Amino acid sequence: MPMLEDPSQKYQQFAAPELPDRTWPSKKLTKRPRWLATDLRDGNQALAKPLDFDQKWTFFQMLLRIGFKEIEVGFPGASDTDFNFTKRCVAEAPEDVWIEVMTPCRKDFIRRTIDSVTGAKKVIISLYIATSDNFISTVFETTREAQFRTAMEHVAYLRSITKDDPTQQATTWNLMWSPEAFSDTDTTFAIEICRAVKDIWGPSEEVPIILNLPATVEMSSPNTYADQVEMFIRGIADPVKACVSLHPHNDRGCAVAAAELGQLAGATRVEGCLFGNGERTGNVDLVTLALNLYSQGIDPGLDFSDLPAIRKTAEELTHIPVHTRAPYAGDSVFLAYSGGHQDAIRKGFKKWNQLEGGPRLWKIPYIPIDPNDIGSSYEAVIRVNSQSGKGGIAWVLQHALDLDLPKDLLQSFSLAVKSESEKKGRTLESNEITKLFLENYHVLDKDPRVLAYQKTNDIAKTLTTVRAIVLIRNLPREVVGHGATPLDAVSFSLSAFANSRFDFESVWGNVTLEDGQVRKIAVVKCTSSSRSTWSVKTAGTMEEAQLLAALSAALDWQKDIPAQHQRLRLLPIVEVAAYAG
Ligand SMILES: CC(=O)SCCNC(=O)CCNC(=O)[C@H](O)C(C)(C)COP(=O)(O)OP(=O)(O)OC[C@H]1O[C@@H](n2cnc3c(N)ncnc32)[C@H](O)[C@@H]1OP(=O)(O)O
Ligand SMILES: CC(C)C(=O)C(=O)O
Repeated sequence: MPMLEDPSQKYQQFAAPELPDRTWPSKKLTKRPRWLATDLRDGNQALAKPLDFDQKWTFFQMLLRIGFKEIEVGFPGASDTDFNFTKRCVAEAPEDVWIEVMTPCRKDFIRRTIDSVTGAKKVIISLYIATSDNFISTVFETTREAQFRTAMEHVAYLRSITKDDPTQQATTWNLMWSPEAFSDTDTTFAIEICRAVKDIWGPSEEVPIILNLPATVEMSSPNTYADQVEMFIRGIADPVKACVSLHPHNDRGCAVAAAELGQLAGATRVEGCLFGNGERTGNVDLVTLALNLYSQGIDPGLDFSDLPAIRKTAEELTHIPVHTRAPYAGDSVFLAYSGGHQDAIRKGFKKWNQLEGGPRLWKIPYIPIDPNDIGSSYEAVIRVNSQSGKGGIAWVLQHALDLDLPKDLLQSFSLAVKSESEKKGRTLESNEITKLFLENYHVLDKDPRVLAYQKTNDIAKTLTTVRAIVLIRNLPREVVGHGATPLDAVSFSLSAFANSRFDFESVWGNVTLEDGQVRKIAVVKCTSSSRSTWSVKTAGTMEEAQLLAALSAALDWQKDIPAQHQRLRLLPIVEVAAYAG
């Protein structure tokens, strides 16, 4: 069937409640919410192959390490695995961690659920019933009134076998009550049923009841969900004994926004899963929510310092790969391929690395948080392909060779990189770019025109003398010069090539050769009479590498002006041999 020409024949616009005096749009997120991880319940019930006992335990321990203090461990009525697993969590969870377990409004299920958590220090019983008119009529085939009565009856039963039971006093009990499909529920009915539940449960200031507002199915844009939440909180009007919690699903792809706007609207607790696992399009992604806060300077209270390891474990257990563009965790999220992005990132890092003292505020263009903070590396930030420019290449060579290449050399080298990437039809790895650079500029080749060279210093080491025999038009000629540095000396010696002086500019770094040897690498630009040439050479010392590169660059410079080399002394063969020997 094709898509409908008039979709309104099948789909209706969501009937949003009216809240013209809403206050949430002018609020800001300034603190973290209470987090609940429901990976082992809502996440688990959405897996083709639910986690077994050991897998749940591995996941549970990871959630503890991340820092969750409220963890929904399962649906003990659903299976023996969940029942037994809950018992283990009860026995071994740290004292400051609340174990949450879910049960529908069915007495046999509530009883078995309580049996699974008997002896626990702190437990949240998550009890729910659908309150949306659609669910009430379609799923339960009943009325709001009947659903209301069922809710009250089961909350009263739960209370009688938990906090009112003299044998259960070793446990701190809390109730989380969810009007299921709150997102699709008449908000006034949600308020009515939640107020009544709260009255029956009788929360205290120390342990406020959790009123959880599930967007069981995300029905509207996040601003509407925020209106519903703000309206609900006004209706409950008890911030002391009621904690309003959010449980957004992601059907419209807006769960993160819904959770953030819902907090602006006054909710102080959020339920979700790592990497947004969960029914259909998933629960809200807690990694994204937490790191969004972090990137605004707010401590989320969850530790994602080693996000790649957390991701690996979650992927292995759930068999659900994290999308390459998933915020913060995806493989591509700190990667730039395009020239403009790479250039900005490189400049950003350069500036940031130069900042000293005081807080170093993160302002790297295109990179919202420091990849290092969550276990990613800077090296992975830039990848080079045919969309890349010199900025990206500069980044790669800077990291591979410790070499801050000048702009004009980069410009010309970037053409070679582009064409190589196009030829291969893919991204070039850092080692391929480095190799291409070394080959393109014959960096590792000895210049056959430089037959011999010597560098000597006077006793005071203030004057360097360079003597070299170079082949010009197949004839050996001598260049001799003095200067404060080897480059000055070469410049002086070669002034015979041109009517004006030779100027050398140089940068240097380190190169690790295939055999593991580390050598200095020098890039020298030779300029005279407004014309420039480049050479790149390696040697054991920086000065020697500079000297070799300067000689090669100068020889390249002069090759188009034959007359001038004749000013250099021509050496007889014997002298060449003695010199070189
Ligand atoms: C939005 C959520 O995520 S809610 C949590 C959902 N999670 C799960 O369902 C995972 C675990 N579930 C299970 O193992 C099973 O569904 C069980 C054991 C709970 C129940 O199994 P069954 O008795 O076979 O029922 P079934 O799976 O068909 O569930 C539907 C029944 O539960 C009823 N039901 C649904 N929600 C609730 C509720 N909150 N309270 C009471 N009954 C409910 C339905 O009306 C339906 O009743 P009916 O059989 O009289 O028509
Ligand atoms: C019942 C609640 C907590 C839920 O999982 C949902 O509605 O999605």
